[in-house]
Amino acid sequence: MSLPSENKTNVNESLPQPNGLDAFDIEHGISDIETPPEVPLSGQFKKCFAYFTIRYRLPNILVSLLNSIREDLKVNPSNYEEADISFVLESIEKLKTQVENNGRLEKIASKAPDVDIWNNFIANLPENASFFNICWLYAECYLYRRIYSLFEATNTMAQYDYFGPQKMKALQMSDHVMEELIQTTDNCENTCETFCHMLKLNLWGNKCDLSLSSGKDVKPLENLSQLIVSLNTNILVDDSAAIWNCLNQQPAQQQQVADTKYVDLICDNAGFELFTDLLFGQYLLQNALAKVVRYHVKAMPWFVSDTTAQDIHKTLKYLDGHKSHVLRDFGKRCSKYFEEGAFQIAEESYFWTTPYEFYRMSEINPKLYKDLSTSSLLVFKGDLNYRKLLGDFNWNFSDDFRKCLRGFNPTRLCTLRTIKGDLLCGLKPESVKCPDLARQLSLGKNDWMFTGNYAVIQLLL
Ligand SMILES: O=P(O)(O)OC[C@@]1(O)O[C@H](CO)[C@@H](O)[C@@H]1O
Repeated sequence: MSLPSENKTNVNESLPQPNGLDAFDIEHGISDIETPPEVPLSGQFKKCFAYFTIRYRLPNILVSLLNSIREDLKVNPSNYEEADISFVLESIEKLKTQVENNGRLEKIASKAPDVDIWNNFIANLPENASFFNICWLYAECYLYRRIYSLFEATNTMAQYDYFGPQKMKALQMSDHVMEELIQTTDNCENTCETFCHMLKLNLWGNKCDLSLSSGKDVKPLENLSQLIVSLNTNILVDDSAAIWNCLNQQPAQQQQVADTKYVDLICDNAGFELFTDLLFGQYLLQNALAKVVRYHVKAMPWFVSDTTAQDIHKTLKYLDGHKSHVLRDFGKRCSKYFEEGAFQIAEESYFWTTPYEFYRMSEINPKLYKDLSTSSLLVFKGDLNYRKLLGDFNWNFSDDFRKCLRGFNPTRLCTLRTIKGDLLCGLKPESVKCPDLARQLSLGKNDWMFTGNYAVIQLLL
């Protein structure tokens, strides 16, 4: 492992990890086993990261949220009604208790356009559906949708970006590394080597994730540009050269209509990762690998640090007004790309914040599927998008990426994911170059999957 130790995400050290079953587990029918092969990941299996997440991480995320809201409202006095503030704080406490007691999933109360999709989804789950007994993906998405519904129910706080302060802090902590990357990647040419370098900077940007750290501050890797080569052994599947080849050729079905060459980034985290998305977008434009880069963002605050449209605006404003001329110039350039339409925020879609796996997209949101099919390449960023591509299912590690996508293939697509959950496919054990990991794999251990220290870059043509 070549990651500097101060940058490792010590998720497992900060929280208790009891062995064997405790009273809670027995009451809720939890088994003290790994997820069996070819079943959905869920909190039913104590050795699945889902259990650890629901039992410890989600309550901690809610505590961090309560602290962050209290702090923010103290520092930035607002016009929010006192009654609304009390309501959201109390409701988040109640939600925490509900998670901690493995509560049943209630219907979502909301006026937003996704409410029927959500409530139909919930209605189709087994009657006793609760946080620990349903698929991890569903339980976790449900929690974030419930949080949003609490704010929606108020008179004055519906627009409040309750994860905003945590995201802004993460961006501010990245100044130094952002400057370094802008300077070291200035005017990179269109060669396979530089493309792979840019792609990998973008990949490792995904290590910075406030959901994995339970809302605690995360700093990007220092000297990332220099680390990229040594980090190659941590990339377990690396299709980056094939991605470069594919971007240098237009897909057959688009050759007649292809005045505009779109590359679509299905974004993940705001803060440092979003910065790397912009940097990668600039590289694509400067080298004519895309005419337009479309950024797909979440329609509501999501998984703590996920990017919303507001985050893009705030990031541009932050960079644009920065005292460092390097960051300021970059911010101005990106703002101009947006003004000219070379960068675009894709049309808002609530699909990204449904619990649906992507193979269901063509049925649930055919318009989005069709829009995505106009792209030269879809880049799915991060762990949650990977979970939705594979459907939070315990595939065999060696299963083919195409098989695991279950027919989802609107156009060519790739995934840039640092591994933060116990699911994976497309792995050839002989291509694992890292001795420590090879040993863990041979012992059937999966702790390495929760750290973000390993990654995959996978392509589907
Ligand atoms: O999508 P991201 O930001 O890369 O990761 C999201 C994430 O932190 O949330 C999930 C658990 O809460 C994990 O699977 C994953 O690590």
